[in-house]
Amino acid sequence: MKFTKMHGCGNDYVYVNCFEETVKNPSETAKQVSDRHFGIGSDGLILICPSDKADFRMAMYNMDGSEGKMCGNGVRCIAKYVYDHHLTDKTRISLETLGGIKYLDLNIKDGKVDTVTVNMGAPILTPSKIPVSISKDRVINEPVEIDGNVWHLTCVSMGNPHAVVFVDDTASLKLEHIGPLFEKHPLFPEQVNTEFVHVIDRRTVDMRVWERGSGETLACGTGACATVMACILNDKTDKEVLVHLLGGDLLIRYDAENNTVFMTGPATEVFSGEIEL
Ligand SMILES: N[C@H](CCC[C@H](N)C(=O)O)C(=O)O
Repeated sequence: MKFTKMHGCGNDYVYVNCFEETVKNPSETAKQVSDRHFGIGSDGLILICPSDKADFRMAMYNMDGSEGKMCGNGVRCIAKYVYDHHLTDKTRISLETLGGIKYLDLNIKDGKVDTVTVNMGAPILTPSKIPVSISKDRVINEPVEIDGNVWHLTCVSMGNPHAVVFVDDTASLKLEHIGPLFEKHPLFPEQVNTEFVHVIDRRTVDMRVWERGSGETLACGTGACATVMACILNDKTDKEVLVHLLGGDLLIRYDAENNTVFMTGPATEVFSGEIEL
């Protein structure tokens, strides 16, 4: 199977061009290729597929083989792949995902995609649609006891489920301990991606993330969007925020008039190869 290794702010996936390749069992393949010792090493597997609803279609699988619905860093890398590898010459493309059709503006530098601005659509705040099992209109700053401490959760879906909590310092968090306790908490019937956020000022935050199905990643695009929505809902920031992640920075802007979140960030191709599965 031919593949291309790419990352968005260090959130790295194995990408397969399914216009040319066929992946029979993507869930098993995701587990195999993601292994950082016995495989290629990645946070998961992303398939670039034909679509009858958009220019392209994304199928995304976490490291554990579970299928994710949306991947912000992933859609930026797909945009880079399809332009740089001449599957399109358009600088605005549409991408079908399980989280809806996304529209991407490609920023070109020296003939290749440098950064991408993604219309991530509307944030979803209705608990039953996130889903989170709390019977309120919205889950904002909701106290929940986890691991003997009370955490204040703000829950947002960007096509995939997120729980955002605010902390004074992200560096000292023992994510490998607390992350899975959020991920698999019974409040989240489909598990959850959890963002731990330190607000620096009204335009800047830093964030670490424990992802459903992949553990701690160096960045999470949908998570950065959920984070900024949580900041706005808790009146901690303005509507345009620079999110510092372990692997890089993402610029998130919430257009309140149209209830739409925009994400701008880089996409990087590392290498291509072939693997016998
Ligand atoms: N890293 C991705 C999110 C993956 C979400 C996945 N872990 C799930 O929802 O199952 C991003 O950049 O948005």
